[in-house]
Parts: sequence; structure tokens; C-alpha cells
Amino acid sequence: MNTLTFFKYQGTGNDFVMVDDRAQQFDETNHQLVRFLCDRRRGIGADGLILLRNHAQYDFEMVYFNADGYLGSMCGNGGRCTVAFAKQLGVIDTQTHFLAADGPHEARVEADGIVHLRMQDVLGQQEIEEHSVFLNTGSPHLVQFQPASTLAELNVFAEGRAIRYNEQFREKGTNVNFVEAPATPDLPWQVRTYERGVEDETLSCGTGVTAVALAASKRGATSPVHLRTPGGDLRVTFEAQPDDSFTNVYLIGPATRVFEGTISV
Ligand SMILES: N[C@@H](CCC[C@H](N)C(=O)O)C(=O)O
Repeated sequence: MNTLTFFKYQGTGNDFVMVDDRAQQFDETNHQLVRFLCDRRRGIGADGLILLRNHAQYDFEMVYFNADGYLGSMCGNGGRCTVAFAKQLGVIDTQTHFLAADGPHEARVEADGIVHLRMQDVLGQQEIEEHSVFLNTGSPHLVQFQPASTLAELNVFAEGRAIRYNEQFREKGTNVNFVEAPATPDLPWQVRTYERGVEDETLSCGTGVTAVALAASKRGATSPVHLRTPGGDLRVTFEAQPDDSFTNVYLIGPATRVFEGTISV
């Protein structure tokens, strides 16, 4: 048996097992190990696992796995947590340029600990039905706008799973974000997310709230968009371009170290 040292981080309740893998010792093909480490009863427990690795051209590389044990796409909350982790390790100071599954990202850590993570430009969105759009913010997201005062009671697991496994999305999957617009412009957009690869509702999803903010810009939202998830509040800023793309997209929010430990693997 070997001993693995890990750190647990969370960003608005989306939680991750973080591993300093600069020595590149972690076997990323060991899906059963990742599932065990993310298991909330038999392992550490998390929505995903993130390896921080050295990279010749970037400050570091972030390798993200969903709780199902398989490599995932971009993780926005995980990206913010990885930036905070890199700072904790002394790999960076307060600015960084790192590599993730969807390409390079810039980020900075403000004095209050809030992480500003630049997301990839987003090339438009696809109308699926009258109240739902699909867009990719580094991960695939369906954004479904709900009637007022219905989000709190929605069965996100059942409704989200049905969409994630329907004819259109079954093969590659999608994350599903249910959204309620604010009653007045000073209030936040409320979001609950069923997350692919976790296959359950998570307390928040960073690429998800980014998708919601951009989709909401077609429904009156303006940058900066304030979003409220069951795990906490996030902000998204962006520039909308005439060709319906979005540039200078930032996901802004906290990233908290919860504990560290060792586990026999
Ligand atoms: N929670 C993450 C999303 C991680 C990827 C997602 N599970 C997927 O497989 O698409 C985030 O904060 O963006």
C-alpha cells in the first residue's frame, strides 16, 4: 500500500481532492482510484479530483477528473481552486498563466482571496427550445430558464438526468443548469446544476454559471452578472461581441482550502 497526500478545496460548495503531482506519479488511467478518492462514504469525498502538474510553457497544468473517475473537460470552480492551491504551494504568487483541458487560462488572486479566472472565449449559443439554450464554456451546458418561484422545489436530479441522457445528449452528455431570473435587477440570477460526470446536483458549477450569465445576456442581464447557487454567490463578467460571441469572460469567486490529509491507496 502507498500513502497519498491530498488537499481538499471547495469553491462555492463544488469540492475537489487536490494532488500536488509535480513529480507526475499519479496514474491518470486508474479510474477506480479516482472514483475511490471521490467516494463520499468509502474515500475522501468530492465532486472531482485535480492534479497540479509542471508544464514547460505554463506555470502549471491542471488535470481534472470527474467523480466518475474519468478525465473531464474544463472545471471553472476547480480552476479557481487550483489557482489558490498553486499559491499555497508557492508555485505562483498572485498572477498566473496555466493550462487546462480547454487550453490556456490567466487568473489572479486578489488580496481578499477571491480568484478571478479568465475563461475561454465563447462562440455563441444554440437555441434548443423556447426557454433553453446550449453553449460550451469549456464544458458543455444546457441552460433552461424556469418560471418564477419554481426553482427551489424543482427535482434537479430527476429533471437534469432526463435531459443529460435524452436522445440529443446521451452520447457525449451535458451539464444541465436550471435558472430563475431575478424579480428586480439588483437581485442575483439563481442557478441549480445537474453535473455530468458527477451524475447528480452539485452545490455549484463554475462553467455552468458562466454559461448561465452569457445566456442571460440575451434576456436582459448585463456584465457583471451576479449569480446565486446553493453553494454560494459568483460573478461573471464578459464582453458581448456583434457576432454573438463573448470575450474577456471572467468567473469570479472564492476558493477555500478545507483540510489536508493522507490516505492509503
Ligand atoms: N463543476 C465544474 C464542471 C466540471 C466538468 C463537468 N462535470 C463536465 O463534465 O462537463 C465547473 O465548476 O465548471
